[in-house]
Amino acid sequence: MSIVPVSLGDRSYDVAIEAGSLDGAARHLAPWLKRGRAIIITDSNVAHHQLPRLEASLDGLERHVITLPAGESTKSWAQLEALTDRLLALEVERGDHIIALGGGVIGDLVGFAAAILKRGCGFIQIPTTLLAQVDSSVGGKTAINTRAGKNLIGAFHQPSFVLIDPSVLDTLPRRELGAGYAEVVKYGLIGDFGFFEWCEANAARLLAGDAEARVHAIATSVAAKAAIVGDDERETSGRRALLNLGHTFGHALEAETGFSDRLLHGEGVAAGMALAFRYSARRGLCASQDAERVAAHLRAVALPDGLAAAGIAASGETLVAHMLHDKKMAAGTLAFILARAIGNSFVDKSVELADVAAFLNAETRSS
Ligand SMILES: NC(=O)c1ccc[n+]([C@@H]2O[C@H](COP(=O)([O-])OP(=O)(O)OC[C@H]3O[C@@H](n4cnc5c(N)ncnc54)[C@H](O)[C@@H]3O)[C@@H](O)[C@H]2O)c1
Ligand SMILES: O=C(O)C(=O)C[C@@H](O)[C@H](O)[C@H](O)COP(=O)(O)O
Ligand SMILES: [Zn+2]
Repeated sequence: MSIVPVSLGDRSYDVAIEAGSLDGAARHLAPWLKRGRAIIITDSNVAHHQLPRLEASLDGLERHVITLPAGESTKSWAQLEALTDRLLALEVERGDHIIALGGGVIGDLVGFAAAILKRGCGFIQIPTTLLAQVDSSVGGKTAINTRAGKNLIGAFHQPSFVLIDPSVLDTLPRRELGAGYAEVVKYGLIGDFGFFEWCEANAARLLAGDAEARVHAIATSVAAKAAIVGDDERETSGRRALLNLGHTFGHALEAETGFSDRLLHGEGVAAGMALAFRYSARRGLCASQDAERVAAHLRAVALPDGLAAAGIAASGETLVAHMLHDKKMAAGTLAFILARAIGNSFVDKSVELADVAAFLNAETRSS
């Protein structure tokens, strides 16, 4: 089993990674299930494919399973209200730990419910998508979406433990695997050119389910995220904002598609990263060959490399209007994550939104 520590003082925790660990979950979770019961929140797909493994492992404990609808629309006020009502009815106490078994949707919603239930109870992440294993289960960003945009209501609330079993990815649909891969390659693009090269060479193996490639991608991603989060837990120094590469564009595309299955989060991030690199090249910050290399890799793994591939026909002005709700907005200026090269991203606070709109309009015209 490989263990990646997330070092945050009294909020520190471990991320444990091992194929098959879901079947031995009881042993790993025992320190947090002191009252002899497990409250598991999951979604309908995960309940079908992976919940039986967790339940079998917890045989002998009192178990309560709350199954929510699958999909992004579950990150909503309505589902949050229904979930917190159920948790209150189960008399969850502050010292209890509830279990999020699912992808980023379940993890973000359950984490937020845990943050506000009785002003905060504990929670454990058992991520079941590639995206959740490499990104959303680590770092304590929890949230729901609102009509105004993505993740606009939420809290920083760290889990107490993260248990990653790469074998659960065997039942994940290929499209979801690809969406999660976007957040994997993001770590290479942010600050690790060597890992980007590894991605170019091994993406096909990873997406085909190779066990060794999975563990390498997950452990490298989690270690990269843990280092950034340990340094800038609440995105105040600017370092954590790097994890938002592709997200200012991507969240606008997600908003434009109504947070629906038309464009998955990771697909929006992929298109957004290609746009961030091309915009960097347009501004003379990075070589256009780097932007083309990024786009070529995304196309090679069947991820969208821009607006047209993401199915977006909206004007630049419309997309920029979505960006005005971005949480990186400060005193009327929106920080963008741009790149000097592959593996060398940075936060740019000098971007003019009118220029971004013009760039996006040019992108649409040239596609
Ligand atoms: N908190 C963070 O730091 C962070 C980071 C990245 C993304 N996110 C958020 O995560 C969300 C996206 O997460 P996601 O891509 O995991 O989506 P998701 O949770 O909707 O899961 C994707 C789909 O896969 C199904 N599924 C999950 N595990 C499965 C399995 N093992 N086998 C079969 N089906 C399975 C789900 O039911 C769902 O239909 C977005 O809301 C995004 O904003 C948060
Ligand atoms: O952990 C972070 O920090 C990230 O930015 C990771 C992102 O992949 C993730 O999608 C996150 O939820 C986006 O955060 P937001 O602050 O832009 O809503
Ligand atoms: Zn993301």
